[in-house]
Amino acid sequence: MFNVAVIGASGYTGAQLVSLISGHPQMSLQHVLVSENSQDAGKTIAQLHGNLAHLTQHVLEPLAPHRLAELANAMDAVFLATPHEASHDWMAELSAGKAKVFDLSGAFRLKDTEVFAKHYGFAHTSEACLEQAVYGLAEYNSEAIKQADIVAVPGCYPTASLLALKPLFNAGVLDESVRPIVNAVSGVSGAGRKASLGTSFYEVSLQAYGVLGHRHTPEIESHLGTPVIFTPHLGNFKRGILATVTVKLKSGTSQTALDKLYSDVYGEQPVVRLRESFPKIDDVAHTPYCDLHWKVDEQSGYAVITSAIDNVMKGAASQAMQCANLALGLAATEGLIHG
Ligand SMILES: NC(=O)C1=CN([C@@H]2O[C@H](COP(=O)(O)OP(=O)(O)OC[C@H]3O[C@@H](n4cnc5c(N)ncnc54)[C@H](OP(=O)(O)O)[C@@H]3O)[C@@H](O)[C@H]2O)C=CC1
Ligand SMILES: CC(=O)N[C@@H](CCC(=O)OP(=O)(O)O)C(=O)O
Repeated sequence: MFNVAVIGASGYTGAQLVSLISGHPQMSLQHVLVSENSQDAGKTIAQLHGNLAHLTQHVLEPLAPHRLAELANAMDAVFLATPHEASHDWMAELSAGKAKVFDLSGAFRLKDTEVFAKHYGFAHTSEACLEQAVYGLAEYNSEAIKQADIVAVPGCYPTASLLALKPLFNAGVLDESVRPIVNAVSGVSGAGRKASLGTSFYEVSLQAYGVLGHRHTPEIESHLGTPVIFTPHLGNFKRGILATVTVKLKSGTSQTALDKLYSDVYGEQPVVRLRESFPKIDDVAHTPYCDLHWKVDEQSGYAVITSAIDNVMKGAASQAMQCANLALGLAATEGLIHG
């Protein structure tokens, strides 16, 4: 059994990880932690999350900085489901021992520190860890993830967007004079568990935000290889992301060509489902899947692809688990797909 800890275990993605680890045949959950002065320290996961009411044995521990080295040396894997700043500050110490570290925050996804500072609002000073970090898009980087000590688990919108766009970019079928356009709608769990006016029940409707400036734009662009126009929207539902991606294809690219391309790239990938119609968010909510469907207008040369994921699962916790499985020498979907 692999010994595992989750830091930030009381939050949405942390609690999802606790649930996944509890059902994992080869992982043993040793510690669930929150910040040093958290009001939830001493409570059980069961007290905080009704859907985990059966997990009464996991008591949230406050994470004092002196415990980082102990975790680094005693654990096989540590998941950081924490704010970007905490992940940034703790990575060097946490990754200095035997534990492999899987960071769900955005702290180690952008290699360019100037772009990072502009979008995250603080300077990146953990250069060695940043250099070491492997981007955990499991369907593309599996060989590097297997060898990695630090994995930067992709953001939710970039996961949905990149899984739709990378087959097209990599095959060279995009018309480079027209930027891909990604319009994506997320449920409110994407904003985390802390109460805020913007995510309160009465306030949330359907609205674009972060227009032409969201931090996931450089993440998508740097891991795709070309600029995009990305517009996120907040929707009045709990979980899931639906990304609608519009692209201009190189002249003569047919529907049949895209059908073959997606099937060649993802036919053997257990977590990506190529659908025969446009997916709904409910098809993927609470699952580790990314569902894709596409249609080409051969006259105009435009194509529309939709990509649906659960932001808390494939957009965070289950993708982190895919990465941990790979890094620990297990099958990528261990503990994720049953039957
Ligand atoms: N929600 C989503 O869909 C996605 C989230 N992410 C990223 O994953 C990370 C976690 O997100 P999410 O679960 O939504 O966030 P939440 O706000 O729901 O949870 C954050 C967790 O971190 C804990 N925490 C906060 N500060 C510290 C600290 N200094 N030390 C230790 N623990 C701390 C919180 O508990 P307490 O404050 O009580 O200590 C809580 O357990 C974030 O970086 C987020 O950007 C990535 C992809 C998708
Ligand atoms: C609905 C909502 O607010 N979503 C979050 C993205 C969640 C995510 O993927 O987070 P990180 O990249 O920060 O890890 C946002 O737009 O900030």
